[in-house]
Amino acid sequence: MADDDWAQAVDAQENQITEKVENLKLATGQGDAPAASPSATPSATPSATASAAPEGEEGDAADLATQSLLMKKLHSKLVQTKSDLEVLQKDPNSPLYSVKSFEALNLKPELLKGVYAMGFNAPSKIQETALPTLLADPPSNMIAQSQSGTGKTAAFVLTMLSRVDPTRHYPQCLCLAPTYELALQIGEVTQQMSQFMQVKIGYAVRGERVSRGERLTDHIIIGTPGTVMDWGLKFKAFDLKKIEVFVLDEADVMIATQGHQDQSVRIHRGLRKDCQMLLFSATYDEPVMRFAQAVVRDAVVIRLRREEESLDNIKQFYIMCRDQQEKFQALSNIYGTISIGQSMIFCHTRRTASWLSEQMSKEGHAVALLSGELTVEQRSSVINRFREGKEKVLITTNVSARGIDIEQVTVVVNFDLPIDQKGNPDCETYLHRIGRTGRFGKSGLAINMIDSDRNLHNLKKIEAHFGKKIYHLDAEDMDEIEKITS
Ligand SMILES: Nc1ncnc2c1ncn2[C@@H]1O[C@H](COP(=O)(O)OP(=O)(O)OP(=O)(O)O)[C@@H](O)[C@H]1O
Repeated sequence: MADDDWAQAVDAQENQITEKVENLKLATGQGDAPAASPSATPSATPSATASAAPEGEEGDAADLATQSLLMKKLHSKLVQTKSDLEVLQKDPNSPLYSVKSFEALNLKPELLKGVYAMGFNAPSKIQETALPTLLADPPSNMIAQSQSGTGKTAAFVLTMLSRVDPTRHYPQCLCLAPTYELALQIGEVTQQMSQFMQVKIGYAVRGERVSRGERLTDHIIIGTPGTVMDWGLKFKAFDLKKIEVFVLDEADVMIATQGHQDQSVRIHRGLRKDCQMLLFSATYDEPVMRFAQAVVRDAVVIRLRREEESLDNIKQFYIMCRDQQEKFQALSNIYGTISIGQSMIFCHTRRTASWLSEQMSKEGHAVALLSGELTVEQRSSVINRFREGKEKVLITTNVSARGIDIEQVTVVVNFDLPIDQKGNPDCETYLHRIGRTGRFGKSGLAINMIDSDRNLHNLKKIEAHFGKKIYHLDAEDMDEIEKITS
Protein backbone atom coordinates (compact mmCIF):
# COMPACT_ATOMS: atom_id res chain seq x y z
CA MET A 1 0.00 0.00 0.00
CA ALA A 2 1.33 3.44 -0.86
CA ASP A 3 2.22 5.85 1.89
CA ASP A 4 -0.70 8.14 1.06
CA ASP A 5 -3.19 5.28 1.13
CA TRP A 6 -1.87 4.31 4.50
CA ALA A 7 -2.20 7.83 5.73
CA GLN A 8 -5.79 8.08 4.49
CA ALA A 9 -6.72 4.77 6.02
CA VAL A 10 -5.14 5.83 9.27
CA ASP A 11 -7.01 9.14 9.27
CA ALA A 12 -10.33 7.46 8.61
CA GLN A 13 -9.73 5.01 11.37
CA GLU A 14 -8.61 7.75 13.71
CA ASN A 15 -11.80 9.70 13.19
CA GLN A 16 -13.95 6.69 13.87
CA ILE A 17 -12.31 5.34 16.95
CA THR A 18 -10.59 8.11 18.81
CA GLU A 19 -12.72 7.67 21.87
CA LYS A 20 -12.63 3.92 21.89
CA VAL A 21 -8.86 3.98 21.60
CA GLU A 22 -8.56 6.31 24.55
CA ASN A 23 -10.51 3.87 26.67
CA LEU A 24 -8.59 0.92 25.38
CA LYS A 25 -5.27 2.55 26.10
CA LEU A 26 -6.09 2.79 29.71
CA ALA A 27 -7.13 -0.81 29.79
CA THR A 28 -4.17 -2.47 28.06
CA GLY A 29 -0.98 -3.13 29.91
CA GLN A 30 1.23 -4.04 27.00
CA GLY A 31 3.64 -1.28 26.10
CA ASP A 32 1.31 1.62 25.99
CA ALA A 33 0.57 5.04 27.19
CA PRO A 34 -0.88 6.46 30.34
CA ALA A 35 -2.68 9.77 30.19
CA ALA A 36 -0.49 12.76 30.81
CA SER A 37 -0.26 13.89 34.37
CA PRO A 38 0.25 17.50 35.15
CA SER A 39 2.98 16.94 37.70
CA ALA A 40 5.31 14.06 36.99
CA THR A 41 8.35 14.16 34.72
CA PRO A 42 9.98 11.27 32.92
CA SER A 43 12.80 9.65 34.79
CA ALA A 44 15.93 8.50 32.98
CA THR A 45 15.69 4.85 33.88
CA PRO A 46 12.32 3.41 34.67
CA SER A 47 12.60 0.10 36.45
CA ALA A 48 11.33 -2.89 34.58
CA THR A 49 10.37 -6.36 35.50
CA ALA A 50 9.80 -8.54 32.52
CA SER A 51 6.38 -10.06 32.51
CA ALA A 52 5.49 -13.66 31.98
CA ALA A 53 3.94 -14.73 28.73
CA PRO A 54 0.19 -14.67 28.56
CA GLU A 55 -1.90 -17.75 29.22
CA GLY A 56 -2.54 -18.71 25.60
CA GLU A 57 -0.54 -21.69 24.44
CA GLU A 58 0.38 -20.64 20.93
CA GLY A 59 1.98 -17.41 19.83
CA ASP A 60 0.19 -14.11 19.84
CA ALA A 61 1.65 -10.65 19.62
CA ALA A 62 2.60 -10.39 23.27
CA ASP A 63 4.27 -13.72 23.10
CA LEU A 64 6.29 -12.70 20.07
CA ALA A 65 7.48 -9.69 22.01
CA THR A 66 8.42 -11.91 24.94
CA GLN A 67 10.40 -14.15 22.60
CA SER A 68 12.22 -11.15 21.21
CA LEU A 69 13.06 -9.94 24.66
CA LEU A 70 14.28 -13.37 25.67
CA MET A 71 16.49 -13.50 22.61
CA LYS A 72 17.95 -10.11 23.43
CA LYS A 73 18.68 -11.16 26.99
CA LEU A 74 20.20 -14.46 25.90
CA HIS A 75 22.50 -12.93 23.34
CA SER A 76 25.32 -11.90 25.55
CA LYS A 77 27.50 -12.74 22.58
CA LEU A 78 27.27 -11.97 18.93
CA VAL A 79 25.79 -14.69 16.74
CA GLN A 80 28.48 -15.31 14.15
CA THR A 81 27.10 -16.34 10.84
CA LYS A 82 28.49 -17.54 7.57
CA SER A 83 25.31 -16.92 5.65
CA ASP A 84 25.10 -14.58 2.70
CA LEU A 85 24.39 -10.92 2.91
CA GLU A 86 22.07 -9.51 0.28
CA VAL A 87 22.02 -5.80 -0.47
CA LEU A 88 19.39 -4.09 -2.58
CA GLN A 89 19.70 -0.41 -3.29
CA LYS A 90 17.85 2.04 -5.41
CA ASP A 91 20.87 2.69 -7.56
CA PRO A 92 22.60 -0.64 -7.99
CA ASN A 93 25.63 1.11 -9.52
CA SER A 94 26.45 3.21 -6.50
CA PRO A 95 29.47 1.77 -4.74
CA LEU A 96 28.97 -0.12 -1.51
CA TYR A 97 31.55 0.32 1.15
CA SER A 98 32.27 -2.19 3.78
CA VAL A 99 34.49 -1.75 6.82
CA LYS A 100 36.51 -4.24 8.75
CA SER A 101 37.17 -2.01 11.75
CA PHE A 102 35.32 0.56 13.85
CA GLU A 103 38.20 3.04 13.37
CA ALA A 104 37.48 3.12 9.66
CA LEU A 105 34.08 4.66 10.43
CA ASN A 106 35.56 7.92 11.73
CA LEU A 107 33.42 7.88 14.82
CA LYS A 108 33.60 10.57 17.49
CA PRO A 109 36.43 9.49 19.83
CA GLU A 110 34.13 9.24 22.85
CA LEU A 111 31.74 7.04 20.88
CA LEU A 112 34.55 4.80 19.66
CA LYS A 113 35.68 4.51 23.26
CA GLY A 114 32.17 3.42 24.25
CA VAL A 115 32.08 0.81 21.48
CA TYR A 116 35.38 -0.66 22.65
CA ALA A 117 34.29 -0.53 26.27
CA MET A 118 31.43 -2.84 25.30
CA GLY A 119 34.00 -5.34 24.09
CA PHE A 120 33.32 -4.93 20.40
CA ASN A 121 36.59 -5.42 18.52
CA ALA A 122 35.32 -5.48 14.97
CA PRO A 123 31.98 -4.93 13.26
CA SER A 124 29.69 -7.95 12.87
CA LYS A 125 28.77 -9.19 9.43
CA ILE A 126 25.70 -6.99 9.06
CA GLN A 127 27.47 -4.00 10.68
CA GLU A 128 30.35 -4.20 8.16
CA THR A 129 28.00 -3.35 5.33
CA ALA A 130 25.29 -1.39 7.10
CA LEU A 131 27.39 1.06 9.09
CA PRO A 132 29.19 2.88 6.25
CA THR A 133 25.80 3.48 4.61
CA LEU A 134 24.11 4.37 7.90
CA LEU A 135 26.76 6.93 8.77
CA ALA A 136 27.26 8.44 5.31
CA ASP A 137 26.05 11.90 4.36
CA PRO A 138 23.54 12.70 3.10
CA PRO A 139 21.85 10.07 5.28
CA SER A 140 20.27 7.06 3.60
CA ASN A 141 17.20 5.24 4.73
CA MET A 142 17.66 1.58 5.51
CA ILE A 143 15.68 -1.60 5.97
CA ALA A 144 17.79 -4.26 7.62
CA GLN A 145 16.80 -7.80 8.37
CA SER A 146 18.77 -10.49 10.09
CA GLN A 147 18.23 -13.00 12.81
CA SER A 148 18.36 -12.12 16.44
CA GLY A 149 21.80 -11.59 17.91
CA THR A 150 23.61 -10.56 14.74
CA GLY A 151 24.24 -6.96 15.78
CA LYS A 152 21.27 -4.93 14.53
CA THR A 153 20.62 -3.07 17.76
CA ALA A 154 24.25 -2.08 18.12
CA ALA A 155 24.20 -0.82 14.52
CA PHE A 156 21.26 1.55 14.91
CA VAL A 157 22.27 2.71 18.37
CA LEU A 158 25.68 3.61 16.95
CA THR A 159 23.96 5.51 14.16
CA MET A 160 21.81 7.51 16.60
CA LEU A 161 24.80 8.30 18.79
CA SER A 162 26.98 9.39 15.94
CA ARG A 163 24.32 11.79 14.66
CA VAL A 164 23.25 13.26 17.97
CA ASP A 165 24.61 16.66 19.04
CA PRO A 166 24.81 16.64 22.86
CA THR A 167 25.13 20.44 22.98
CA ARG A 168 21.58 20.82 21.69
CA HIS A 169 19.11 19.97 24.39
CA TYR A 170 16.12 18.54 22.58
CA PRO A 171 15.22 15.13 21.13
CA GLN A 172 17.11 14.46 17.90
CA CYS A 173 16.72 10.69 17.61
CA LEU A 174 13.58 8.68 18.07
CA CYS A 175 13.44 4.91 18.38
CA LEU A 176 10.19 2.92 18.48
CA ALA A 177 9.96 -0.58 19.91
CA PRO A 178 6.87 -2.75 20.35
CA THR A 179 6.92 -3.09 24.13
CA TYR A 180 8.10 -1.39 27.28
CA GLU A 181 10.66 -4.08 28.03
CA LEU A 182 12.12 -4.06 24.53
CA ALA A 183 12.43 -0.29 24.67
CA LEU A 184 14.35 -0.57 27.93
CA GLN A 185 16.72 -3.12 26.43
CA ILE A 186 17.55 -0.72 23.62
CA GLY A 187 17.97 2.02 26.22
CA GLU A 188 20.49 -0.08 28.11
CA VAL A 189 22.60 -0.58 25.00
CA THR A 190 22.36 3.14 24.25
CA GLN A 191 23.43 4.00 27.76
CA GLN A 192 26.41 1.67 27.63
CA MET A 193 27.58 2.84 24.26
CA SER A 194 27.23 6.50 25.20
CA GLN A 195 28.97 6.13 28.56
CA PHE A 196 31.69 8.60 27.54
CA MET A 197 29.25 11.04 25.96
CA GLN A 198 26.93 13.56 27.56
CA VAL A 199 23.78 12.08 26.14
CA LYS A 200 20.43 12.04 27.88
CA ILE A 201 17.98 9.26 27.07
CA GLY A 202 14.23 9.59 27.59
CA TYR A 203 11.84 6.65 27.78
CA ALA A 204 8.42 7.19 26.29
CA VAL A 205 6.85 4.11 27.79
CA ARG A 206 3.91 3.36 30.02
CA GLY A 207 4.37 4.72 33.50
CA GLU A 208 6.44 7.67 32.27
CA ARG A 209 4.63 10.96 32.10
CA VAL A 210 5.09 14.43 30.73
CA SER A 211 3.35 17.42 32.15
CA ARG A 212 1.35 19.75 29.96
CA GLY A 213 3.55 22.35 28.40
CA GLU A 214 6.73 20.47 29.30
CA ARG A 215 9.50 20.42 26.67
CA LEU A 216 11.80 17.41 26.78
CA THR A 217 15.53 18.02 26.89
CA ASP A 218 16.56 14.41 26.27
CA HIS A 219 18.68 13.84 23.17
CA ILE A 220 17.30 10.43 22.34
CA ILE A 221 13.76 9.20 22.91
CA ILE A 222 13.13 5.48 23.02
CA GLY A 223 9.56 4.34 23.43
CA THR A 224 6.47 2.48 22.39
CA PRO A 225 4.32 3.95 19.60
CA GLY A 226 1.30 4.88 21.74
CA THR A 227 3.24 6.91 24.27
CA VAL A 228 5.52 8.45 21.66
CA MET A 229 2.46 9.51 19.71
CA ASP A 230 0.97 11.14 22.79
CA TRP A 231 4.17 12.92 23.70
CA GLY A 232 5.02 14.02 20.18
CA LEU A 233 1.62 14.76 18.68
CA LYS A 234 -0.79 15.32 21.53
CA PHE A 235 1.29 17.01 24.23
CA LYS A 236 3.96 18.38 21.90
CA ALA A 237 6.58 17.58 24.51
CA PHE A 238 9.08 17.41 21.67
CA ASP A 239 9.17 18.50 18.07
CA LEU A 240 8.98 15.64 15.59
CA LYS A 241 10.37 17.98 12.93
CA LYS A 242 13.66 18.15 14.80
CA ILE A 243 14.20 14.40 14.71
CA GLU A 244 17.24 13.51 12.59
CA VAL A 245 17.13 9.72 12.98
CA PHE A 246 13.97 7.65 13.29
CA VAL A 247 14.33 3.95 14.10
CA LEU A 248 11.64 1.29 14.02
CA ASP A 249 12.95 -1.76 15.76
CA GLU A 250 11.44 -5.25 15.80
CA ALA A 251 9.21 -4.40 12.88
CA ASP A 252 7.88 -7.94 12.74
CA VAL A 253 6.80 -7.90 16.37
CA MET A 254 5.46 -4.39 15.96
CA ILE A 255 3.17 -5.53 13.16
CA ALA A 256 1.76 -8.28 15.31
CA THR A 257 0.92 -5.79 18.05
CA GLN A 258 -2.50 -4.24 17.64
CA GLY A 259 -2.47 -0.60 16.69
CA HIS A 260 1.31 -0.17 16.56
CA GLN A 261 1.43 0.01 12.78
CA ASP A 262 -1.06 2.84 12.61
CA GLN A 263 0.56 4.75 15.42
CA SER A 264 3.99 4.37 13.85
CA VAL A 265 2.71 5.63 10.53
CA ARG A 266 1.15 8.62 12.24
CA ILE A 267 4.38 9.46 14.03
CA HIS A 268 6.24 9.02 10.79
CA ARG A 269 3.99 11.58 9.13
CA GLY A 270 5.07 14.20 11.65
CA LEU A 271 8.74 13.81 10.70
CA ARG A 272 10.71 15.79 8.17
CA LYS A 273 11.09 14.20 4.76
CA ASP A 274 14.87 14.22 5.09
CA CYS A 275 14.88 12.55 8.50
CA GLN A 276 16.89 9.34 8.31
CA MET A 277 14.49 6.40 8.64
CA LEU A 278 15.67 2.98 9.66
CA LEU A 279 13.70 -0.20 10.05
CA PHE A 280 14.99 -3.39 11.61
CA SER A 281 13.41 -6.77 11.71
CA ALA A 282 14.35 -10.38 12.37
CA THR A 283 12.04 -11.62 9.65
CA TYR A 284 11.36 -10.39 6.19
CA ASP A 285 7.97 -11.42 4.90
CA GLU A 286 5.06 -9.74 3.15
CA PRO A 287 3.58 -7.85 6.13
CA VAL A 288 7.02 -6.62 7.22
CA MET A 289 7.80 -5.37 3.73
CA ARG A 290 4.44 -3.60 3.41
CA PHE A 291 5.01 -1.93 6.75
CA ALA A 292 8.56 -1.05 5.77
CA GLN A 293 7.51 0.50 2.50
CA ALA A 294 4.88 2.58 4.26
CA VAL A 295 7.41 4.21 6.53
CA VAL A 296 10.79 3.95 4.88
CA ARG A 297 11.16 5.25 1.37
CA ASP A 298 13.99 4.62 -1.06
CA ALA A 299 15.77 2.48 1.44
CA VAL A 300 18.91 0.47 1.07
CA VAL A 301 17.79 -3.04 1.97
CA ILE A 302 20.22 -5.35 3.72
CA ARG A 303 19.30 -8.92 4.45
CA LEU A 304 21.30 -11.60 6.13
CA ARG A 305 19.98 -15.00 5.29
CA ARG A 306 19.40 -17.49 8.04
CA GLU A 307 21.74 -20.45 7.98
CA GLU A 308 20.06 -23.29 6.17
CA GLU A 309 18.71 -26.09 8.26
CA SER A 310 18.59 -29.50 6.70
CA LEU A 311 17.65 -33.03 7.58
CA ASP A 312 20.65 -34.55 5.83
CA ASN A 313 22.57 -35.63 8.92
CA ILE A 314 19.54 -36.62 10.94
CA LYS A 315 18.14 -40.06 11.50
CA GLN A 316 14.39 -39.88 11.98
CA PHE A 317 12.20 -42.43 13.73
CA TYR A 318 8.64 -42.78 14.89
CA ILE A 319 7.13 -44.88 17.66
CA MET A 320 3.51 -45.98 17.76
CA CYS A 321 1.82 -45.61 21.15
CA ARG A 322 -1.74 -45.92 22.38
CA ASP A 323 -1.82 -42.91 24.69
CA GLN A 324 0.23 -40.40 26.63
CA GLN A 325 1.20 -42.91 29.30
CA GLU A 326 2.54 -45.26 26.66
CA LYS A 327 4.45 -42.44 25.04
CA PHE A 328 6.13 -41.81 28.34
CA GLN A 329 6.89 -45.51 28.74
CA ALA A 330 8.49 -45.60 25.30
CA LEU A 331 10.54 -42.56 26.12
CA SER A 332 11.70 -44.18 29.35
CA ASN A 333 12.84 -47.25 27.44
CA ILE A 334 14.83 -45.14 25.05
CA TYR A 335 16.48 -43.00 27.73
CA GLY A 336 17.20 -46.16 29.70
CA THR A 337 18.79 -47.95 26.76
CA ILE A 338 20.90 -45.53 24.77
CA SER A 339 23.20 -42.92 26.11
CA ILE A 340 21.90 -39.52 25.16
CA GLY A 341 23.98 -36.39 25.60
CA GLN A 342 21.55 -33.53 25.66
CA SER A 343 18.05 -33.65 24.31
CA MET A 344 15.02 -31.48 23.82
CA ILE A 345 11.48 -32.80 24.10
CA PHE A 346 8.66 -30.81 22.52
CA CYS A 347 5.10 -31.02 23.79
CA HIS A 348 2.03 -29.35 22.40
CA THR A 349 0.71 -27.90 25.63
CA ARG A 350 2.17 -26.57 28.84
CA ARG A 351 0.13 -29.12 30.74
CA THR A 352 1.70 -32.07 28.93
CA ALA A 353 5.13 -30.50 29.29
CA SER A 354 4.85 -30.15 33.05
CA TRP A 355 3.29 -33.60 33.44
CA LEU A 356 6.14 -35.15 31.45
CA SER A 357 8.77 -33.25 33.35
CA GLU A 358 7.32 -34.58 36.61
CA GLN A 359 7.30 -38.15 35.32
CA MET A 360 10.86 -37.94 34.06
CA SER A 361 12.13 -36.32 37.24
CA LYS A 362 10.56 -39.16 39.22
CA GLU A 363 12.65 -41.54 37.12
CA GLY A 364 15.77 -39.68 38.12
CA HIS A 365 16.44 -37.61 35.00
CA ALA A 366 17.86 -34.12 35.37
CA VAL A 367 15.09 -32.27 33.59
CA ALA A 368 14.56 -28.59 32.87
CA LEU A 369 11.14 -27.26 32.00
CA LEU A 370 10.82 -24.25 29.76
CA SER A 371 7.30 -23.04 29.80
CA GLY A 372 5.19 -20.04 28.98
CA GLU A 373 4.27 -19.15 32.53
CA LEU A 374 7.87 -18.36 33.45
CA THR A 375 9.07 -14.79 33.31
CA VAL A 376 11.67 -13.84 30.74
CA GLU A 377 14.35 -13.86 33.45
CA GLN A 378 13.35 -17.33 34.59
CA ARG A 379 13.29 -18.61 31.03
CA SER A 380 16.70 -17.27 30.21
CA SER A 381 18.07 -18.81 33.37
CA VAL A 382 16.56 -22.21 32.43
CA ILE A 383 18.13 -21.99 28.98
CA ASN A 384 21.50 -20.90 30.33
CA ARG A 385 21.58 -23.77 32.83
CA PHE A 386 20.77 -26.20 30.05
CA ARG A 387 23.43 -24.69 27.81
CA GLU A 388 25.93 -25.18 30.59
CA GLY A 389 24.92 -28.83 30.77
CA LYS A 390 23.42 -28.63 34.26
CA GLU A 391 20.38 -30.47 32.96
CA LYS A 392 20.43 -33.08 30.24
CA VAL A 393 16.81 -32.89 29.11
CA LEU A 394 14.91 -29.75 28.21
CA ILE A 395 11.15 -30.18 27.99
CA THR A 396 9.33 -27.37 26.30
CA THR A 397 6.39 -26.21 24.26
CA ASN A 398 6.93 -24.86 20.81
CA VAL A 399 6.17 -21.29 21.77
CA SER A 400 8.64 -21.21 24.61
CA ALA A 401 11.47 -22.55 22.52
CA ARG A 402 10.91 -20.62 19.30
CA GLY A 403 14.16 -19.40 17.84
CA ILE A 404 16.31 -20.71 20.65
CA ASP A 405 19.55 -22.20 19.48
CA ILE A 406 21.23 -24.78 21.61
CA GLU A 407 23.98 -26.32 19.59
CA GLN A 408 24.94 -29.27 21.72
CA VAL A 409 21.53 -30.94 21.47
CA THR A 410 21.82 -34.16 19.49
CA VAL A 411 18.42 -35.74 20.14
CA VAL A 412 15.06 -34.10 19.62
CA VAL A 413 11.87 -35.84 20.66
CA ASN A 414 8.53 -34.73 19.33
CA PHE A 415 6.35 -35.94 22.16
CA ASP A 416 3.66 -34.25 20.09
CA LEU A 417 4.12 -33.53 16.39
CA PRO A 418 4.10 -29.87 15.49
CA ILE A 419 0.77 -28.94 13.96
CA ASP A 420 -0.68 -25.68 12.77
CA GLN A 421 -3.93 -24.15 14.00
CA LYS A 422 -5.94 -26.27 11.58
CA GLY A 423 -4.34 -29.45 12.85
CA ASN A 424 -2.20 -29.97 9.75
CA PRO A 425 1.49 -30.86 10.07
CA ASP A 426 3.71 -27.84 10.50
CA CYS A 427 6.70 -28.84 8.37
CA GLU A 428 8.58 -25.61 8.90
CA THR A 429 8.49 -25.98 12.67
CA TYR A 430 9.44 -29.66 12.33
CA LEU A 431 12.53 -28.69 10.37
CA HIS A 432 13.33 -25.91 12.76
CA ARG A 433 13.02 -28.16 15.80
CA ILE A 434 15.15 -30.98 14.54
CA GLY A 435 17.19 -29.39 11.77
CA ARG A 436 19.63 -27.96 14.25
CA THR A 437 20.58 -31.31 15.78
CA GLY A 438 22.55 -32.34 12.72
CA ARG A 439 24.48 -29.15 12.14
CA PHE A 440 28.20 -28.72 11.72
CA GLY A 441 28.60 -32.26 10.42
CA LYS A 442 27.30 -33.80 13.65
CA SER A 443 24.71 -36.50 13.31
CA GLY A 444 21.41 -36.02 15.02
CA LEU A 445 18.51 -38.12 16.05
CA ALA A 446 14.82 -37.25 15.89
CA ILE A 447 12.15 -39.38 17.53
CA ASN A 448 8.46 -38.82 16.94
CA MET A 449 5.81 -40.22 19.25
CA ILE A 450 2.61 -41.10 17.42
CA ASP A 451 -0.64 -41.91 19.23
CA SER A 452 -3.38 -41.69 16.61
CA ASP A 453 -4.12 -42.37 12.97
CA ARG A 454 -4.35 -38.66 12.41
CA ASN A 455 -0.85 -38.18 13.80
CA LEU A 456 0.45 -41.02 11.68
CA HIS A 457 -1.12 -39.40 8.66
CA ASN A 458 0.55 -36.10 9.58
CA LEU A 459 3.88 -37.84 10.00
CA LYS A 460 3.57 -39.38 6.55
CA LYS A 461 2.89 -35.92 5.17
CA ILE A 462 6.05 -34.60 6.82
CA GLU A 463 7.98 -37.55 5.41
CA ALA A 464 6.67 -36.85 1.93
CA HIS A 465 7.29 -33.12 2.26
CA PHE A 466 11.00 -33.55 2.95
CA GLY A 467 11.44 -36.73 0.91
CA LYS A 468 13.33 -38.28 3.82
CA LYS A 469 12.41 -41.63 5.32
CA ILE A 470 11.16 -41.68 8.90
CA TYR A 471 11.73 -45.21 10.20
CA HIS A 472 9.43 -47.15 12.48
CA LEU A 473 10.94 -48.04 15.84
CA ASP A 474 9.61 -50.63 18.26
CA ALA A 475 10.08 -49.10 21.70
CA GLU A 476 9.78 -52.54 23.36
CA ASP A 477 12.67 -53.97 21.37
CA MET A 478 15.85 -52.96 23.20
CA ASP A 479 18.13 -54.40 20.52
CA GLU A 480 16.46 -52.24 17.93
CA ILE A 481 16.70 -49.18 20.15
CA GLU A 482 20.39 -49.77 20.70
CA LYS A 483 20.95 -49.75 16.96
CA ILE A 484 19.54 -46.28 16.38
CA THR A 485 22.69 -44.57 17.58
CA SER A 486 25.06 -46.74 15.56
N1 LIG B 1 30.59 -5.86 16.67
C1 LIG B 1 30.31 -6.58 17.73
N2 LIG B 1 31.27 -7.27 18.38
C2 LIG B 1 31.01 -8.03 19.45
N3 LIG B 1 29.78 -8.16 20.00
C3 LIG B 1 28.78 -7.50 19.42
C4 LIG B 1 28.98 -6.67 18.26
N4 LIG B 1 27.78 -6.14 17.92
C5 LIG B 1 26.88 -6.61 18.80
N5 LIG B 1 27.48 -7.41 19.71
C6 LIG B 1 26.86 -8.13 20.84
O1 LIG B 1 26.14 -9.24 20.28
C7 LIG B 1 24.90 -9.41 20.94
C8 LIG B 1 23.78 -9.26 19.92
O2 LIG B 1 23.82 -7.96 19.34
P1 LIG B 1 22.51 -7.10 19.06
O3 LIG B 1 21.64 -7.08 20.26
O4 LIG B 1 22.94 -5.82 18.48
O5 LIG B 1 21.84 -8.03 17.96
P2 LIG B 1 20.40 -7.92 17.33
O6 LIG B 1 20.54 -8.43 15.93
O7 LIG B 1 19.87 -6.57 17.52
O8 LIG B 1 19.59 -8.96 18.17
P3 LIG B 1 18.08 -8.82 18.64
O9 LIG B 1 17.26 -8.84 17.41
O10 LIG B 1 17.86 -10.01 19.52
O11 LIG B 1 18.02 -7.55 19.38
C9 LIG B 1 24.85 -8.36 22.04
O12 LIG B 1 25.26 -8.95 23.24
C10 LIG B 1 25.84 -7.30 21.58
O13 LIG B 1 26.40 -6.62 22.69
